[in-house]
Amino acid sequence: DDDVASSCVKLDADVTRDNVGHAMVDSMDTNTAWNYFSTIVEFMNNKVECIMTHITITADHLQTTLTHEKQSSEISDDNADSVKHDAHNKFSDMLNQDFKFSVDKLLSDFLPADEDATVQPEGGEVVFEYPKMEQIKPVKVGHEQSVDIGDETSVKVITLSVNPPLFEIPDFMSNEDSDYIIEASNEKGLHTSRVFATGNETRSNSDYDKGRVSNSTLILESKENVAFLTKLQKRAAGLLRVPVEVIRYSQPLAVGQYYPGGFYHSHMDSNIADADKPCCFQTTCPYINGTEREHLECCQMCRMATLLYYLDNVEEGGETAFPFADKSLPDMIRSMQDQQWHNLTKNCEQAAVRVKPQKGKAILWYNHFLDKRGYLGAVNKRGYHGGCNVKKGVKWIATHWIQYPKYEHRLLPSKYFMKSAV
Ligand SMILES: O=C(O)CCC(=O)C(=O)O
Ligand SMILES: [Fe+2]
Repeated sequence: DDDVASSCVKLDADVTRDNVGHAMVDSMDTNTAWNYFSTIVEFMNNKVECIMTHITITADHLQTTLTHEKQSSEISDDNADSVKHDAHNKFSDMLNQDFKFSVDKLLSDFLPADEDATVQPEGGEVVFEYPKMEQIKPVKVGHEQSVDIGDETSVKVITLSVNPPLFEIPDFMSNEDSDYIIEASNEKGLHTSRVFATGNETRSNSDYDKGRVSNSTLILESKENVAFLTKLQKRAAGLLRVPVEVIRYSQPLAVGQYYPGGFYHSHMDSNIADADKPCCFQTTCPYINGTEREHLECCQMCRMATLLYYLDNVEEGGETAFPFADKSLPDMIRSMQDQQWHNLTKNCEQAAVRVKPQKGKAILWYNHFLDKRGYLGAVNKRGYHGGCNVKKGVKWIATHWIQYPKYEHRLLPSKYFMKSAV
């Protein structure tokens, strides 16, 4: 596939199999080796979209063989060596054949960043230091916890999936607040949402809306709505256990509207690869033609979490679907074999988790793992999601995308802060 081949060329980094792979595998028992393999495969899977096709064969092979080995015999001292040897060879094969990139690099997102690498803001003035984040613990599916969101209010948070951590908060927003947002959007006017189905199309009008059929608008701060927005930001901050600045310095509240036939195919709210790039919300990349696409060539999204509010009931359809929530890696890879796996018009029912829109309900999920210090880590591919076709009625949503920096960038201001400060 052309797309795969061309992006794979970019990953032509050195393989560190001699110092990483061999040394580790030599000192492992089968269980550890299996865990290690799955972890590596998982990392690769999360980090490097382009090798998905290659990885499938190896991961499946590895899974089958190791599962078989574990079941077929107790591993005695006698055969331990041969098992190790086998694992060793498989890992070498895996690295030799298809994976021409550095394992170190893949793991780097999960390792603590170098303290000295902290980037200082231009001009030296620190307006806000992003603290270490603590994500809400999902515990297990169905788990209910009460989260204090300030103002002597607590909300019920119900776990919908563990990986990604995905939660439902019934009645997070009052009817009045939902109506306020709908009204403000109608007053401002909504426009057709422009999203590409894949990153691969050339830009032309006919390509717009392949990935999404909906209308949208942004609720920008104004004198009239600042009190409302601040109240909502505080609730969001309370829920996410972050200072309100984190919400305020993220992008503005986005409103989406879907008529019958409207949908949004599965996508990630943050980028998959390019961990080396700075976060878009902390950079002023030159916009070429004023579009987000080129924009992403110099920065990455860094949307740590998504907090989505349902502003109204939908008579039929319009579920938010998470095709891979809590799915095993082999299952996920298998689903991705279908060229159209992201097509929710076709695959809504197969999604692992589907959330029915209900007025006032919010859902929250984390698009990224935390790194070892509690800052932005790698993207979690199980966070793929989208909106199924609305069948009857109109679907209204509002979204807070919560931007969070990498550890090294915790002192850098958000460009959204800069804008409101000017
Ligand atoms: O419409 C939905 O339920 C999901 C919307 C979404 O994923 C987005 O706006 O990024
Ligand atoms: Fe999304």
